Amino acid sequence: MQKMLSYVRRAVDHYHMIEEGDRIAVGVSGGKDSLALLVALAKLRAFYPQKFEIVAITLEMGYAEMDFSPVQALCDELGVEYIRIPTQIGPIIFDIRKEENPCALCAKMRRGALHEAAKAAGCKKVALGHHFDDVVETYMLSLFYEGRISCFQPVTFLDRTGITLIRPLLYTPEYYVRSFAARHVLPIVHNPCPADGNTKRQEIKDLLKSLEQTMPGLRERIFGAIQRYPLKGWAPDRTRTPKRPK
Ligand SMILES: Nc1ncnc2c1ncn2[C@@H]1O[C@H](COP(=O)(O)OP(=O)(O)OP(=O)(O)O)[C@@H](O)[C@H]1O
Repeated sequence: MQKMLSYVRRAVDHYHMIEEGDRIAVGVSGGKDSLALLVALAKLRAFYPQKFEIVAITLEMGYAEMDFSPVQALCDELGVEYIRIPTQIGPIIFDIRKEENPCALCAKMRRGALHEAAKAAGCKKVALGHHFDDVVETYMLSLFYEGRISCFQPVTFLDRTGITLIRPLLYTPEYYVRSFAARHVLPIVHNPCPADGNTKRQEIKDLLKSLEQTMPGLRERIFGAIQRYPLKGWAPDRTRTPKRPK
């Protein structure tokens, strides 16, 4: 737990993600990343110098087989309010609209519904489970497929809704999230979505993995380049940093 908290604390401090009195909605899909994020923020609440509250929000996608009651039990154990919003996003995309590009529309619909639910719960911030590998892969995807140097930002203020998105796992590598989820037996909810993930992202993931074999530390250097350049919003404020975990 200490190591996870140290990754999260560093990100939160470097990018001023949390301010005194914040009420933060944690987007919980039921996947390993957002469950790990939920646990880490719930624990951080106890000792972070700025006092903040969290609320967990799940948008149910309209698949009857997804059972979120174990997530409810986790929230009860952590002392976190849990809000489940029933939606029909899955069936709308696959059965009614038969979308050719389902992932893009699904992400857009989820974003809109999550931000609305957060506002309704009195939250001006939404925490998302993007981790270190998501950052590097998103940057490479954008470079290779769009010819652009860009990546989502650690903190994004959305002026249309007044919501600020934060990404406290951005220093936490995926392998670590996976082992944390296994060690803490997080209640991962199987997602029956028929779209088989984002294949371009998987290609980039595989490419980075194979390049790492001859160039160890490559992902760290790519991430470092994003901060050193820096891309917009990525310059870290290291003045209040706890040490980096080994
Ligand atoms: N149905 C949902 N309800 C609430 N929040 C969601 C939902 N889907 C996604 N999110 C939030 O958006 C983030 C990014 O979504 P994405 O689909 O890329 O997740 P992911 O990389 O598969 O992560 P996870 O392991 O948490 O599912 C998630 O980590 C989570 O915080």
